[in-house]
Amino acid sequence: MSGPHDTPFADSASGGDLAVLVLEDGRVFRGTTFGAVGQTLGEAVFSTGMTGYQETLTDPSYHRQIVVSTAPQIGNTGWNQEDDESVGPTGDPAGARIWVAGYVVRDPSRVTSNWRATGSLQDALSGQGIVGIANIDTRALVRHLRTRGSMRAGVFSGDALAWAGNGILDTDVLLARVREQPSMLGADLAGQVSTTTGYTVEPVGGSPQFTVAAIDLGIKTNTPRMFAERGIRVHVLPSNATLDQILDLKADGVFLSNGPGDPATADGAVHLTKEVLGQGLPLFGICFGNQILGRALGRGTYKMKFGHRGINIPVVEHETGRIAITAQNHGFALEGEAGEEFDTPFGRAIVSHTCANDGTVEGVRLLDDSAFSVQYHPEAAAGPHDAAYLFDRFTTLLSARRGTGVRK
Ligand SMILES: NC(=O)CC[C@H](N)C(=O)O
Repeated sequence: MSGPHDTPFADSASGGDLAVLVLEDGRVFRGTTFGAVGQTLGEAVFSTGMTGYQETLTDPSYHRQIVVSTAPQIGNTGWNQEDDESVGPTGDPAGARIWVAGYVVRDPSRVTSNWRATGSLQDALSGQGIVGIANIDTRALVRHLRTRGSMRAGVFSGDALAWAGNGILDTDVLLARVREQPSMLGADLAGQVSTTTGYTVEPVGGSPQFTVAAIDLGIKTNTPRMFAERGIRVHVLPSNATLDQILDLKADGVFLSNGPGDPATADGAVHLTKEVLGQGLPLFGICFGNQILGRALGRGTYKMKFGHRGINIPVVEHETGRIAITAQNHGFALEGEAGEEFDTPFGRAIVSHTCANDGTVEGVRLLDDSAFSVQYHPEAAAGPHDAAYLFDRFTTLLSARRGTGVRK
């Protein structure tokens, strides 16, 4: 099966070396190499962010995903030493890496122009072996993914291309490779991106007011920073952390991070969350952490058709009617309706936030406020329930509940 849908950009891109994007439904886009040359497989998803590609590419939540930027021109601010969202396995910022499986853009910037830049996007991608593709009609690709849904894909260039004897690209061979990879549905990935040893991030300026145990399911650099700015010491623990570890640290509260993969697979984290709630310890979660808290409260999750990925997604806080413009990247969601209240073993809970565009659940909490979470990345949200609001709310909760958690 060959793809009849090569884009108008293919000809104009013929100056560069050939790269092809193959989708699991057989559609093929021809473009040119971008970043590393070779083969990569992953789930094709699109992000509508006009800026912030470095934060996107380094976010561990994108592990095993090939990201398509809807913004046509990408790379003009290059690459810097400050905006990475991942850290090394022991929390070392020098160990930051790109987590996306591949990157798809239409028009890469030929020049880098930013006072913080220390290199180009192309060099960062090729230096880290990230295979990309440029000069394809990303509008057509995104419309296809919106219509058919996110799907498995592959980017191929150089020796990874397959040729029929007559010099024609053999897309059947490439398609077979695309279809051999596992689906994102059922993918258990948090353990692949999590710290294995644990590490501590000390608060800014002086002795800690509170101690938080942060479960690293794919944590971003910004999260411990947000806590540190509020006088909180953060112990970042591996995804398979136990309640005993949390209690031994005498943590005042628990944070559940963002992370890759299907939340339906995260039974270990859900079990731990139930134990934490049973102890009465304050809990705050974002993204994957919201899905984990929701599951611990008895809700199911499902795979969305094409997900929410971007930095301008409007979220309504049900109880106040206030809307924040949020940064998100999720392909799964919790089941529920805006403002729906329900009973749980830990008290009554509510679907606190939903997306103003499509009604997707974007936040849950226990009505007594001892545990709450949002589906978005609060540090990049603008408006009334932004980072300051959520992290300050958690700090207030820690202060109000200090010492109320049952300890050994
Ligand atoms: N940003 C996240 O934490 C993503 C959560 C989950 N992997 C999803 O795709 O829905």
